[in-house]
Amino acid sequence: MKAPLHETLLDQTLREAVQDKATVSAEGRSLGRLTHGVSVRFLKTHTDERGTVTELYDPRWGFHPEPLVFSYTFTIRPGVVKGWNLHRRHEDRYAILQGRMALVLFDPRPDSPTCGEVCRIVLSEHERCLVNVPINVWHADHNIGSSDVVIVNFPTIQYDHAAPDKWRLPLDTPLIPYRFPEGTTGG
Ligand SMILES: Cc1cn([C@H]2C[C@H](O)[C@@H](COP(=O)(O)OP(=O)(O)O[C@H]3O[C@H](C)C(=O)[C@H](O)[C@H]3O)O2)c(=O)[nH]c1=O
Repeated sequence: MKAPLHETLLDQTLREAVQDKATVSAEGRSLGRLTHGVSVRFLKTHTDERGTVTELYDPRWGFHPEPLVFSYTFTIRPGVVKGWNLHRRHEDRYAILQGRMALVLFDPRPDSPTCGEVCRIVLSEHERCLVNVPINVWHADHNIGSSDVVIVNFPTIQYDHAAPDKWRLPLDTPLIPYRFPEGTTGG
């Protein structure tokens, strides 16, 4: 269709443009819906001329009803995804120490109000946080930064070396409506 003669370049370009939708509130809170049962707690980093201190987990915060029983750390190399994974008997509770990671969640639980939804939460060393992954929720941890991601996990049960509570699907499974960028590696 030919543009009317009186139409300016501004009109022409704006006609093709798409306005941003709101993604955060005026207070900076994400407007995206969290997967049912997921909580995020931002962790305060104290910085001085010597370095930093960040408390990672304190049961007194009331962040999660299950006690602290086990902890380990894992890393993810830049560009790599660990996932898709699901736990049937325990929740993960991640605290990010270093890097930038997209935690992608897919909720397949039939009784959940967010059943069928994908939720993407960005964790970053610049605003450290603690986040839990409920039982029976698929999750993939994507390093979207340029340094290794370092996570400390406080799962709700101890690791069972004989029968790990871990179920896997391939990254490109057609069962989850989320696509990683072409060429993303992991598993
Ligand atoms: C968790 C764990 C693992 N291992 C051994 C078992 C394997 O030989 C090796 C790698 O384990 P896995 O493939 O489970 O690790 P990740 O793929 O890094 O898993 C992590 O990323 C994904 C996205 C998650 O969902 C997990 O909760 C999180 O642990 O470490 C142990 O010996 N002890 C442990 O506590």
